[in-house]
Formats: sequence, C-alpha cells, structure tokens
Amino acid sequence: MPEPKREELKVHARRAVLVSVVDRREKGVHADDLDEMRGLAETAGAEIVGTLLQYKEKPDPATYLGKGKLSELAQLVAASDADLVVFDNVLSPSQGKNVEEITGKQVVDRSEVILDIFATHARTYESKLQVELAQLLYMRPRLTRMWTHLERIEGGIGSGKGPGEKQLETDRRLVDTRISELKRKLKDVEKRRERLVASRRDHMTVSLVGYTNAGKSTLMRALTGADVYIADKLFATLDTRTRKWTLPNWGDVLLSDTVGFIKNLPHHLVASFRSTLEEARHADLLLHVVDASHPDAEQQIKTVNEVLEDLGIEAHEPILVLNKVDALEDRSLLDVLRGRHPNTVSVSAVDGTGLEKLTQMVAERLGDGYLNVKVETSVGNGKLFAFLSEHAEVQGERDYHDDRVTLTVRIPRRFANVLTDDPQNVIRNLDGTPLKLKQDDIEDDEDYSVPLSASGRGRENA
Ligand SMILES: Nc1nc2c(ncn2[C@@H]2O[C@H](COP(=O)(O)OP(=O)(O)OP(=O)(O)O)[C@@H](O)[C@H]2O)c(=O)[nH]1
Ligand SMILES: [Mg+2]
Repeated sequence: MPEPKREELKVHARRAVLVSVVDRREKGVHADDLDEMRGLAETAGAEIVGTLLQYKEKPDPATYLGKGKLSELAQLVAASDADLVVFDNVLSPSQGKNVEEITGKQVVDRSEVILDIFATHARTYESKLQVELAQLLYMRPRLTRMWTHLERIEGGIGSGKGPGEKQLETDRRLVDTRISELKRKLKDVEKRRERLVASRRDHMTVSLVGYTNAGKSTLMRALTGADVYIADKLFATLDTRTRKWTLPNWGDVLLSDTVGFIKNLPHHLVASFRSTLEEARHADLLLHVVDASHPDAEQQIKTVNEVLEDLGIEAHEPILVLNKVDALEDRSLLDVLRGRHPNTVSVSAVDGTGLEKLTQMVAERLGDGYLNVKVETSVGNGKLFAFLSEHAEVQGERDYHDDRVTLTVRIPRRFANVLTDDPQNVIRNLDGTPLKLKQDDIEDDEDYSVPLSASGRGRENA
C-alpha cells in the first residue's frame, strides 16, 4: 500500500479553527477543554488559527453548535482566513454537512483527525490495512459528502461529476467490496498473530497499555533497550513491538508496546485495531502507563480502563505505572493518584527513577506464575530434558542415584501438567514434601492426585 499522499489527508497543512462543544455539566473537569484537540490537530499537521468553545447541555441536533455560536463561528472562520473547521466532537453526517453550508468551509470531526494521524503513522502491512478499514467504515455513511475523496481512493470512479443516486449506489458497492476484502485480509493477519502469540507461551508476557503519549515506548526502550519510535506526538506507535526483558534474579519475559488509547476513540478504529491488541489480550500482566504530570491523568486512567473493558481485555489488576515523575512540579498530585489506585509505582522512563522498583514488582507478580520444584525422573527421559531446556530453568547440580536423576527446576506454572502427567517423574517441593498445586490450579481436588510420594513408584521400579 502506498504512503498516504499529503493531499489525501484532510487536516495536513490546513488553516484550522478548532471547535468544541463541552457538556455544561463537565465544565472544569478537564484542565483545558481544547488542549487535547490542539495536540491532535497539530500532530495531524494543521495550523491552528482560531478556537471556539461552547458549554452546552445538549448539542443542537441539526448543527451541533447553538445558533448564536454558529454565526460566531462563521465570523471567526472568515476573519482568520481558515479553510477548515475541526470539531472535537463526533458529528453525524448531516450535522457536518449543515455546518459546512453555513461556514462555507470543510468540516471534519475528531474521528477524521485521528484517522489522518493514523494514516500518516501507519507503517506495517497490518496497521495500513487497519487504517484503511477504519477510514472506509467511517466514510461509508458519508459518501454523499465525500464523493471526491472516494474517487481518489478507488482511483477514479465514474466520470468525476457529482454523484447521482445511481452513482452513489455503485460507490457504496465498491466500498463494501473493499471493506469485505480488507476484513478478510485482516482475519488472516489476526490468525497469524494468534499463532504467533500462542507460540510465545513458553515465556511470560507483559504488555504496556495506556493513554497516547503516556510514555509507553520510552519505558519500553528504558527497560529493554529496544530501538522503538518515541515522539512527543499523539499515536506515535501504531504497531505492536515485542522484546525480551530480563528481570534480574528472575529470568526473561516478553514485553510488548502497542497503540495508545484516547478518549472518544472512534469505535470502528478500536475494532480495526483488535489484532494489534492481541498481545495485550493474552498478557500475563498489564502495565498501565500513566503520564502522571498530565493535568488530566485521572480522566485518562478512566478512559484507558473503559477502552480495555470495551475490547474485552481483562485487566487483571494491572500495575499502574505513574510515569514522568521528573516532570511533576507538585508531588502531592502523585500522592492523590497513589491514594486512589492500588498497585502503583512512580517512575520516570527518562531519568530511570523507579524502574528498579517496577522491575521488582513485575517479578513479584509473575513469581506466582512459576513453580520451583524438584523433579526426579529416569536418566533416559530425553523428552523431559529437551522440554526443560526449552521451557524451564534448571538450577544447581543434578543429583544421580542409579538410573534416576533429581533436578531443581523453575518452570511456568502452566506447564506443571507436563511434569505431573509423565509417570516417570516424581515431583516434590524444594523441601522434599510432595507437590500439591495451588487450589486454583486444580479443577477437581478429588481427581487431582499428586503423582507419587517421596517413596514413590519411580524408586521402587528402579
Ligand atoms: N519528562 C518526561 N518525559 C517523558 C517520559 N517518558 C516519556 N516522555 C516523553 O513523552 C513523549 C511521549 O513518549 P512516548 O514514549 O512516545 O509515548 P507513548 O505512550 O509511546 O505514545 P504513543 O505511542 O503516541 O501512544 C515523548 O516526548 C517522551 O520523550 C518521562 O518519564 N519524563
Ligand atoms: Mg508509543
């Protein structure tokens, strides 16, 4: 797929007036109600030439803005010589069209700005497919307005004249065909990724999630040395990167960095990025990275939790990583966040503060996922040795007795059955007592018999 051409982007290099309608009841909730939109528009490459904010209980059904504000907007657009109006709200197709008629300028909404950014930042085959799908899903109900845009994407449909009903129908069919094609391709990618994620099951996995610009990629680099892209931009990362992370005195885990979240994320965008978030879905532990120096940190935490829930990602007690503490002027804000949330750790991915503590916390949390046991088996059990060398850590000396050998092993709990199912093995705790797996690992306590006692069968058979 080609890079998006600048002229295909709606926001890039345009003189934009930013508009936001904020629910009156939420006045004062955010530090600055246009701050995030400003960041989005700038990341998308707009020049901001004016802003307009309205506090209103309910948006106007026809024009989103109220009447008075609408004529104010028209004046502002004219006075600032803007050529684009950017709404920080999600507009219906007809609302967009009506505001366009009144201001005489093109209107885009928050979704389109985000789509523009995604289109510019998409690098891999997968993310390009995902972005195109999201764009088409967004565009489909708006075909009448976007006809010229569609023409560019499909390489010139029809004669270039305005769309009649018939033309629109043809366009819709073309879009639908492309949508099914993209979905099919993404299904394949998704399957491949599922297999990949499944193949990694011999390592524990940790995923970084969080609001866009929270510092996930910076943290990834600080922890693993991975050469990931970092930028003071929204949605710098669109693809998932996975790297080995060595926890001292513990072992290796796989750490994944992925796309950030944002409030009012267009729904089809979230849906399109499902496969990218596959790693997070299967992670043994989530690190929820927060920009603690951001005035809206609390809101952003809430948004991320909502998106995770929407995506069906079970965030089983994530560790809340309060990042950018170096940039925090008022440390008491940190105490507020710590007081409100369990499982927090304060770090700076830039100067390294707290990273050791974070690493310890992760090791502790994952520690529960491992078994430390003594495995007694026959010396000829090549299959087991091969398995252990791939999936477990064998510690200390091997202890030989006739044709039996005992090893001290650290192994992911999910492989415990590989050890216990093999009748050649005798599994004991480090202190020599018979192994009893934790209650929640046992489906039916009655059925689960600890294979052999210390004077077990293996010895007798020997
Ligand atoms: N002061 C300070 N800045 C940080 C810290 N961590 C990250 N940053 C800065 O925050 C900006 C965003 O960092 P990224 O690591 O790209 O953030 P991200 O969460 O990966 O963002 P997206 O990929 O866009 O979702 C960059 O300018 C970083 O240099 C930190 O601990 N302290
Ligand atoms: Mg990133």
